[in-house]
This record gives sequence, structure tokens and C-alpha cells, in this order.
Amino acid sequence: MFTIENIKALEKLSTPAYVYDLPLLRKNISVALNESKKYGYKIHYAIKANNNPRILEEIQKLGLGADCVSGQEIDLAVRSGFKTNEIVFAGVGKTDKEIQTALKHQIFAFNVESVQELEVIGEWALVLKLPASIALRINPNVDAKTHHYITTGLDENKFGVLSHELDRCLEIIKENEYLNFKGLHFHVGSQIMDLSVFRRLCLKVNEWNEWFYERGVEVPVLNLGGGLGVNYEKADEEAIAEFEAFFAIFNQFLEPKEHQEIHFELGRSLVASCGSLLSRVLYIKNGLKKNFAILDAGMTELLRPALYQAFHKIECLDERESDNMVSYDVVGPICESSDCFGKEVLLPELKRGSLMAIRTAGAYGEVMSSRYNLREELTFYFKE
Ligand SMILES: Cc1ncc(COP(=O)(O)O)c(C=O)c1O
Ligand SMILES: N[C@@H](CCCC[NH3+])C(=O)O
Repeated sequence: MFTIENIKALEKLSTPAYVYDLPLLRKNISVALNESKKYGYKIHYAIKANNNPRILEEIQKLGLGADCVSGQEIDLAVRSGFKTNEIVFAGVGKTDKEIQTALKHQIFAFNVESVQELEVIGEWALVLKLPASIALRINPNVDAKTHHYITTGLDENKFGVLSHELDRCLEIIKENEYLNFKGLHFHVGSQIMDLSVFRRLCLKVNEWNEWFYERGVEVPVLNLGGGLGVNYEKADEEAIAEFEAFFAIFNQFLEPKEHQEIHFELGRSLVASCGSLLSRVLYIKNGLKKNFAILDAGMTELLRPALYQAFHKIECLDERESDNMVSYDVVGPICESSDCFGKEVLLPELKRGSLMAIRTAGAYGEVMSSRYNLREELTFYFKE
């Protein structure tokens, strides 16, 4: 059960604030590492999920690599102590400056998403006389069965090199002595709860792997991306993601060649459960049709419910059980009707000042916050 007793300066707790449970973070990641190491797999942490310096420090110490989507993220990863040769860089719109940053740091691999991008990386590598390791991102047309905004592996999605352009990519790599072919990259989506999606991914990866070997091209690394979902309903009971089942699927269905390395880029499953957004009730408004609990946090602090109609468990920390349970629409203060954390949420009777926790907010929470409406800076607490 979520408690905040350990947080220092509890009386002075200012809200809205993110609170991160570091022991839970460490436990979650150690399970992920143990399960992945059973099969010799390597994990890169997808920094986009949460780039709070304290979280990065913890994750880096545990020995994960980093998966970045911008030059800024690469710089941050390096400053946070991640090894440069354990950093991968994806994204369909890498700028020249970002490519130079990645070259300068000699990262593990560019996950390349188009022919033109590959040409530009090649040009900069020649100009700077710095080698670039290339993993080609292939879109395997596997339905991730998740929200359509976070589905990335279908033919209609913008990600990855088109299959009929792979031969051209191999030519470009062959012609440029500064480009080294490192392997293949796949990522079909996020918050994937149906694990059969990963079985289907494996079957596609096997076919593509074969395609390269048939052409006499050795593929040193297969990077399967991330996407493992978390249980937002069972914030405490299932705080550790299904790493055992996840990695076992790849072990069962993937057919790597000898010496081929298998990498993953996990974000959400590593950090979601350790974060909660704390907020206080500003006002209660008992309407004709609905009761509204108006919080001091809104979509500016946690965008996921407004953007994806995502569910996050909402709890009152002052009183958990009551004979008098009331149904509330839990909303924020922002001038948007989508600024709603949950509709008809059954909670003990709330009052002005009630302390609330919006759970499983450690991934894509703080990083997606904004200052819209000129909101104040967020504050943070850490359970040590
Ligand atoms: C290329 C890539 N790798 C890794 C991730 C991390 O995904 P997740 O947080 O679902 O594990 C993402 C985000 O969806 C991504 O776009
Ligand atoms: N921002 C999304 C995840 C996107 C993953 C990045 N490709 C979420 O909050 O669920």
C-alpha cells in the first residue's frame, strides 16, 4: 500500500509534487535485470520515460545502457554517467546538430529511420572523420494492440526504414568507410499488455534476420525495443512488471544466430510504478448531476489521462476507507474540459485540503508536464 511516511518535511509538503519511491525503483529494475540476464540480454533504459536526474542516477548505477531520442537526451545520459558505448539513438527527425552530438560521443548505435537520414549521418561521419555504428530500424507491421497514439510498428506509422529501401541502405553503408553496420532495431509500441504481440514480433524479427544472412550480411545485434506494459489498475499488487514472462517469450520464439547480441529499450515498465503525483483538493463542487473534486494538479502535471484517456488510480491519502463513499469527477484547474483525471471515481468524502495521490505516474508523467496556463514549477520528493 502506498504511504508517504518516509518523506522528509511531510508537514511542509507542497503540492502538486511528484514523489518517487526509490527502493521500489531499485527492486523493479533488479527483477528486470535478473530476468534479462538469464538469457544474456542487455537493457537500455528509454530516458524519454523519465529523465529526473535522481532517477537517472539510480538507473545508471544499476548498469543499464540508455536509449535516447534527442541530442539533449544523449548529453544528459553522458552527464548522468551512462557509458557512451551503451547509448542508442532513435527518432525519425534527428537534426544535424544531434547527429554531430552522437558522433562526438561515439555512441553504441544510431537507430536509423530513413534512407535520407542514413545519407546525412554518413556525410557528417566523413566530414568529422568519426565512425558511426548503424542499426536499421525496420517497421515489422505488427499490431501492438495498444492505444493508437502509441502504436509504432504498423505500415501506416512514420517509424523505420521502408523494407524496399533496405538494399539501398546496405549499399550506402558499404560505400562509406565511416559507417559500420551494427544490426537491426524494432519497436512496435508502448503499454503493450497482450504479450502475444511480442511473440508475433519475434516471428517477424526471425524472418528479417534471415533476410540479411541470406545476403551474406552479418547482424551483430538485434534490438527489440521496449513496450512492456504496466498494470495501472493494480498499482500496489502488481508494482513489478511482467519481466519474467516478457523475456521468456523472446527466449522461446526468437532464433538468434550464434554470437548475436539481443538488446531491449525499456522505459515505462522500469519507472512507472515508482512515481505518484501528489495533489491537494482545492475545492469541492457538488453539482446537480455530478460532484467535482477540483485538485491543485492538472493535465499540466500529468497529461496521460487527457491525451490518451489513460486510467490512473486515484487515492485519498488522509482516509482510505469510509462508510460514506462518494462519486467524484476528479478534475484539475486548467481551462480545458479534458483536464480530468477520472470520472465517477468512488472515494471517501473529500474536503478542501484532502491529500490525493495519482498513482503509477513515474513514466511519461513529469517528462510530459508543461507550463501551460503559466503553472508553477513542479516539486519532487524521494522515498529513500
Ligand atoms: C524507439 C523506442 N524505444 C523504446 C521506447 C520505450 O517504450 P516503453 O516505455 O513502452 O518501454 C519507445 C517508446 O515507446 C520508443 O519509441
Ligand atoms: N507518452 C506515452 C508513451 C509514448 C512512448 C514513446 N514512443 C504514454 O504516456 O503512454
